[in-house]
Amino acid sequence: MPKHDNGGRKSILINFQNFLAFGLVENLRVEMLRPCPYVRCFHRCLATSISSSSQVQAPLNFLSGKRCDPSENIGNFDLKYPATDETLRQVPSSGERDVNEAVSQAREGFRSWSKLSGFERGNVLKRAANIMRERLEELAQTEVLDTGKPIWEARCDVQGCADTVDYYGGLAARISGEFLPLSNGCFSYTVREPLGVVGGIGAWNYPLQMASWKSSPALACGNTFVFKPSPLTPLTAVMLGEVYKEAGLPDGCYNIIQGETKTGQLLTTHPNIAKMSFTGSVPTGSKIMEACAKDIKHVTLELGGKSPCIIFEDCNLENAVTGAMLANFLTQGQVCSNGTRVFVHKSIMGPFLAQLVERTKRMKIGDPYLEDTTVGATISKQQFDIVMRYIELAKKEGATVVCGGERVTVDPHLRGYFVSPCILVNCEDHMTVVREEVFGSVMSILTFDSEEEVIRRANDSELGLAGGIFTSNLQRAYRVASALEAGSLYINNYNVYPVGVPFGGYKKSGLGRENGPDTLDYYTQVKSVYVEMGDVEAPF
Ligand SMILES: NC(=O)C1=CN([C@@H]2O[C@H](COP(=O)(O)OP(=O)(O)OC[C@H]3O[C@@H](n4cnc5c(N)ncnc54)[C@H](O)[C@@H]3O)[C@@H](O)[C@H]2O)C=CC1
Ligand SMILES: C[N+](C)(C)CCCC(=O)O
Repeated sequence: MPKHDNGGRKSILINFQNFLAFGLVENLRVEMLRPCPYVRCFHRCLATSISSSSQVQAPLNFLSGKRCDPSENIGNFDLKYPATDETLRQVPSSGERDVNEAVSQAREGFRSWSKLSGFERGNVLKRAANIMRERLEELAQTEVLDTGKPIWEARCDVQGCADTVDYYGGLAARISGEFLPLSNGCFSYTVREPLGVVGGIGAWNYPLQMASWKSSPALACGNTFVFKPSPLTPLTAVMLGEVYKEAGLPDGCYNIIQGETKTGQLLTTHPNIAKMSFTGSVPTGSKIMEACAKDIKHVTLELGGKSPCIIFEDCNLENAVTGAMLANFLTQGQVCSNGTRVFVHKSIMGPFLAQLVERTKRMKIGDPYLEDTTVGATISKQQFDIVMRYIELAKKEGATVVCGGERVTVDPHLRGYFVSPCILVNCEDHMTVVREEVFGSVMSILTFDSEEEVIRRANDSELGLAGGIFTSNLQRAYRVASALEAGSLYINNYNVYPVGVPFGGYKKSGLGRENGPDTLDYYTQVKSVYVEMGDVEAPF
């Protein structure tokens, strides 16, 4: 196994640049690690050793600061390594008794955790962030086993998660209220109080990110947390529980229950859950919001997207091509914010497409544990079938595949579902592939003539998660950014998530924001206290 110099950052950046240039950037380390049979064998051994490791075989619920199995098993689901499609183990689903127990532990934890000062809570989170950095490699390797994404991407994810936990650790001490002077010496003050027990439900594309983006602001604000990971990716959220425990988080403040839809429903409808924070598909988000409406629970929803990435004729072409690739091909295209509708100005379509296709074909599809792999495995056969159906439908509706869109066998031992990144041209706004979220590496290229036209077409969607604008004209960039109906926009880049920048959607893409300071508002409630300093006056 090539050693990742665990200071992390530099190595991650090198890998990130490597991804950006898809092989163009000279990367000595990667050169040295060109796949050879020995390295392949080594990486298979690595996957095998992780799969037999305690991370995989140990109990995957987390209650009272410890791993445990559910006390009653309402069914099992398979945990598979996406790259081999091999079943690593069966995981028992939690039912009512265990969901009740998790919520009750969290209620118990809330009594003391919510009474600590923000500074004290923040210290625990900051310690947790440091432990995450120390365990970056182990967390990243386990994330690969769960998701099938390339190892360098998993490292970037873990680094980002540690930053988020650190960031909310820092903000915790700043959670405060306001003082409002009123007439005759009276005054009012406000306090931001925690909500209580927060429930989280995650999807499978960024498992550790979802656990940490939801738990760290919740905990910073004094809430306690019960999380249900996606059944496809149960591993790293539990490791986060162990990190929190080691950092000094009291038992019961962070809990994990594993399961599928039924477990998610039990959590969502539990009467002692004050808020649900969900990441996943729009239909499921809508069901969760509906269930929460019954008890007037708070919700944060991070849902799907069908975002535009607009390439104007005055852009830096190379950056725009890189941006379009970043907007479509990270994590096998399974990213909610992806800019899958790539609008290219007619006048530069030729050179843009030539460069894009040439660089896309050079992407390295392969063993996720190899350092130079840029395309890993699709999460599941089910998701692979969905992606292939969209490509077939696109062809039937008149689009043309210029590259990719096929299942690739990278190694006879890797029997998972690897798909070559797909670029579609001759696309039109009405086509299914242009209207619906595919959640796979399928980029639809559309052309446009004018700024006004592209804004109208970009906004013609029920979704409004993200969007990108590539231009060297600053006024145009700001003008278009202000006209786009989306929550997370990028000018001259795409799919970057620096900690502190709020992330979330407009329209059906969701409610609330994660990763920024505003997130604290979504995990607290405001209490205002009026203080009378004189006599009480009344007409009776
Ligand atoms: N935009 C996004 O962020 C994501 C979109 N998707 C899309 O959704 C499709 C389905 O993938 P899934 O993983 O099944 O996504 P999903 O949105 O149905 O499930 C996400 C999570 O919600 C849980 N869940 C499902 N139904 C629930 C319910 N009624 N109440 C409470 N919890 C519930 C699941 O167990 C999982 O943990 C994918 O093919 C993909 O197109 C999937 C993941 C993320
Ligand atoms: C922040 N981001 C875009 C990397 C992940 C958000 C959740 C998702 O894609 O489902």
